[in-house]
Amino acid sequence: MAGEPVNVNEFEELSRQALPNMYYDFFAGGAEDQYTLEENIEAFRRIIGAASCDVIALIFSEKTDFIKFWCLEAKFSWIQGLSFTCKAVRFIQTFALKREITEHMVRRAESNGFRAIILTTDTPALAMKAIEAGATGIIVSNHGARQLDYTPATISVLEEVVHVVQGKVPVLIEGGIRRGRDIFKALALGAKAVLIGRPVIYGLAAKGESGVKQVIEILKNELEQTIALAGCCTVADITRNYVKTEKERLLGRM
Ligand SMILES: Cc1cc2nc3c(=O)[nH]c(=O)nc-3n(C[C@H](O)[C@H](O)[C@H](O)COP(=O)(O)O)c2cc1C
Repeated sequence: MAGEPVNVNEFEELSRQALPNMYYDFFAGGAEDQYTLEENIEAFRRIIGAASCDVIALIFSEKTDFIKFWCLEAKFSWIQGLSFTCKAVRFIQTFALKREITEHMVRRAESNGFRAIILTTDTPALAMKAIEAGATGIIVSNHGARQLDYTPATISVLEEVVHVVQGKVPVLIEGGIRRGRDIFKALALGAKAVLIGRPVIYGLAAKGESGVKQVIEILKNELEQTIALAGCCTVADITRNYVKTEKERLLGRM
């Protein structure tokens, strides 16, 4: 790559050069054969546009404290090594289905200034149980493909989760988002927002704080470009009609 990195993949390459192998492998790698790790990214590629601003702004907007809780506090504090939210999130993930524990965590989170408890799952059935247990949001996640290999890509199960949740709480997604167009696809399939993990680490490893800012800026610009090329004006214009899933393409051939 000559000059400045212009997309997340180039940031990944820079971070690979910057980090000792063992650190790069830890951050970039996934479980076992890394099937799910690759699938998280590949599954986005198999969703295509059906025809022809600002989710990152949405995530970081002052207006959306609920999402900010996760993005700025849980995710970023995890990167910075602060412990409360990371521990809380792990705890919640383990005990999410016990209502009294979830309620305790909600109170604890609220007393620490957080507004919402969002649980992660990649199965529709668990999403419903999590809501019954007090979750105020769902993140479709397979923990960065670092746990059970050969589980489906998050984007492949997003729509099913959105369907069972029926708008009761917002559904977010993470895993494999590397391009603005991936964000567009996730929003079209019903996500309220997206979260990113490794791209931020790549930015940080390659160029420190400015690298993180650049990665977010790149994704925002790519999303805006996708929105414009798709013929939309804002995020609010993105609908299900704009994408075709692999299943729909296969059915269309029959
Ligand atoms: C180095 C590393 C460690 C992680 N540790 C955890 C963890 O302890 N618990 C968890 O739920 N997710 C963990 N994740 C997953 C992230 O929270 C997030 O779901 C994932 O990175 C999003 O996918 P992406 O990296 O493809 O954007 C980790 C991810 C990375 C890269």
